[in-house]
Formats: sequence, C-alpha cells, structure tokens
Amino acid sequence: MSPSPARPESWQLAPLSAEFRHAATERDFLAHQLAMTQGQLRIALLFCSLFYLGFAVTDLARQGAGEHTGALLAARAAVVLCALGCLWLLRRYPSSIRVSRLAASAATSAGSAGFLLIAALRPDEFLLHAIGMSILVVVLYIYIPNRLLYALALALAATLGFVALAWLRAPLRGAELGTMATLLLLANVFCYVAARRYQRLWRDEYSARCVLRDQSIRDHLTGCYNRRHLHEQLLENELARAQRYKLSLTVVMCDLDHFKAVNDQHGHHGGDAVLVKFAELLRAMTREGVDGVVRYGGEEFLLVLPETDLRGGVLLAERLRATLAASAIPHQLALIRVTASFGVASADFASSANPAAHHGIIASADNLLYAAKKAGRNQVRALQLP
Ligand SMILES: Nc1nc2c(ncn2[C@@H]2O[C@H](COP(=O)(O)OP(=O)(O)OP(=O)(O)O)[C@@H](O)[C@H]2O)c(=O)[nH]1
Repeated sequence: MSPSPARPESWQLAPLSAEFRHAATERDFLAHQLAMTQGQLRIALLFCSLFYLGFAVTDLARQGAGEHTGALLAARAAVVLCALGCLWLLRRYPSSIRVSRLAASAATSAGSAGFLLIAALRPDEFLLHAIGMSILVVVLYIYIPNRLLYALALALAATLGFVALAWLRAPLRGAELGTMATLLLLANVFCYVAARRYQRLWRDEYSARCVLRDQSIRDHLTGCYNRRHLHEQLLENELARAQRYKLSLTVVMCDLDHFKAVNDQHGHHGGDAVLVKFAELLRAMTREGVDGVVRYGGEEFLLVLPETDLRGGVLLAERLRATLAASAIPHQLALIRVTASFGVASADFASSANPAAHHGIIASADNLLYAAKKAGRNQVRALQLP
C-alpha cells in the first residue's frame, strides 16, 4: 500500500556501482527516474547518430573514393542504424528499465566498435583518433545514461581495443604509445569518478525525498500513518478501488480504555510506551503492505482493511482485543495492563445499493466504538453498512 517506515539500511550505496544495495529500493529508484533516463537517452542517441553521419564528410575528404571509403561509410551507417533500432525499442517499451539499459548498452557497444573500425581504416591519423577516443570515454561514462558498471566495462574495453590498434596499425611505439595509453587511462579514471558522483547525487536526492515524504505521512511516535495521509490518499484510494472492483472494505476504529488513568499513574512516558506497543501490535496482526494502520487521534487508531468483509474485520478486532487484554507492557519497573474498545464498519460494494453512502464509513466505525465504550469497554461492536 505504501512503504514501511524508512529504514536507513535501505539507502546504503554500493561503493563501486553507486547503486542502492537494497534491490527493491534500486528498482523503485530506477522506475522513478525512467522517464528522465529515456528522454536523455533519446537525445543522446540522436545527437551521436548525427555526429557519426556528419563525420562521413571527413572520410570522403581524406580518402576520396579510396579502397576503404565504402567500409568507412558502412561502419557509420551500421552505428546509426543500431541507434535508430534502439530509439524504436525505447518507443515500443517506454516503461521497461531493462529495455532502456539494453538500448544504452547496445548503442554504446555499436558506437565503440564503429569508432575502432574507423580508426583502423584511417591509421595515419591516430593522434586525432586519440582525441576522439577521449570524447568517446566521456560519452560512455557521462553522456549516455547507463548502469555505471556497464559504462565502466564498455569504456575500458574500448580503451584497451584502441591502444591495441594504435600498437598494431599506427607507427606509435615506446614512450609515445605509453603516454597515450596513460592519458586515456586517466580520462577513464576521471570520468568514472565524475559519473559515480552523479549516480550518488541522484540517489541521495531520491532517498532524501523519500524520507521526507515518509515523515510527512507518518506519526512520529508510533510510525503509523497520520490522519492527513488517511484523508488525502489512503481512504479515497481504497474506497475507489473497492467501488471499481466491487469489493468489500472494512474499517476498525480502536481506542485504548481509560488511557488518561495510564498517564496519571505512569506518567506521560508510560502512556507513550503503551501507545508504541499498541501500534506495534496493530501492525503485527494486520497484513503488511495491504492494510493501513493510522493514528487517528491521541489514543485512537484506525485500521483500513481492503478486501475484508465484516466477519474478517470482527475476527481481527476480537483477536486484537484479546491479545491486548492478556498483555502486560513493561515500563520502568512496572507492568502496565490496558484494554481497548473497537468499532467495526464494513461496506460491500458488490451488493450495495448506495455506494456513495460508504464515504461515511469512518463516522460509522466511530459511532460503533462509542457504543462499545458505553457498553462497558474492552469489547467489539460491528455493523454491515446497507
Ligand atoms: N502519553 C500520551 N498521552 C496522550 C497522547 N495523546 C493523547 N494522550 C492522552 O490520552 C488521554 C485521553 O483521555 P480521554 O479522552 O479522557 O480518554 P480515556 O481516558 O482513554 O477514556 P475512554 O476513552 O473513555 O476510555 C488524555 O489524557 C490525553 O492527554 C500521547 O501522544 N501520549
């Protein structure tokens, strides 16, 4: 339904890849970034294709209709075709993280292979190609949005291939070749560090945003959802879902009995300890990620139970009531015993004649709770809404 309270370990980053160690967090982050990533990738692919095509002019200027001109133009055309294929894939699968990464990796592999082939076919210009190789390294790490580890592997492979070509095809030897290789290695190191910073910054910003959002929808003491989240999102979403799929929805209003006496006897800290334990019990006995546990007021909590009928709601309320009544909550040297009263209201959208009336489901549960209090407390009152 919504993430559980933010856990610091969810936000830890792996040092080499700069990805979240927690697989689900990384997945959520990538999904959150996907539209931006795809937009950047599209622009990068178009831009790089234009450059590859544009430099065909230099092939013709240098080689004229020489023996390698056809191969050079074919290499450029192959890179552009691959980029166009990747653009098509992005259009066809706009919500796939996997396809986005595949497109980035395929296009950069084709671009690197094309570049090496062009360098091999124009071996007398290796110093110019070395500048081109440096630009390629920047593009692989920083310009094309891809997984950092993939970019690292591709850029290192392209650099090694280029140095090997320079040794085989160009008259570079000894100190000159060593210097070029070292400079390209440095370009890799600096670009990797810069790309890693980007990756970390994006993830830091994402985790800060998630933590703030989590804090804005939860109660600080108990970690349960707050009332604002209930009214702004939780209830409306569940009512709409139940109405759309014709499901049952049950809400349980729970209130600790004589809580003022707990505060008077054990102090405010004792009262807080009871609230925290009660909230833990509510969360432990409901379905994680399905049911909503809300702190509705001081010592009043609301459970929102999707796809649950009246019988299920009453069973849960009875179990909660009995478990709490049998528990003793330790605080300092004392054991605090408390009970709670429950009001259970259920709506069945499959058979209801007036679904709009169910927007008053919380008021109904509150009235039932009041009836349970009046009837002596430590009990459950329930009603099926018409
Ligand atoms: N310790 C603590 N007490 C709180 C908190 N919020 C509200 N309270 C106290 O909860 C008590 C609620 O008292 P009442 O509304 O009289 O209800 P009650 O004593 O539980 O009586 P019944 O509900 O009728 O059984 C008040 O004393 C509030 O000060 C909180 O966050 N921590």
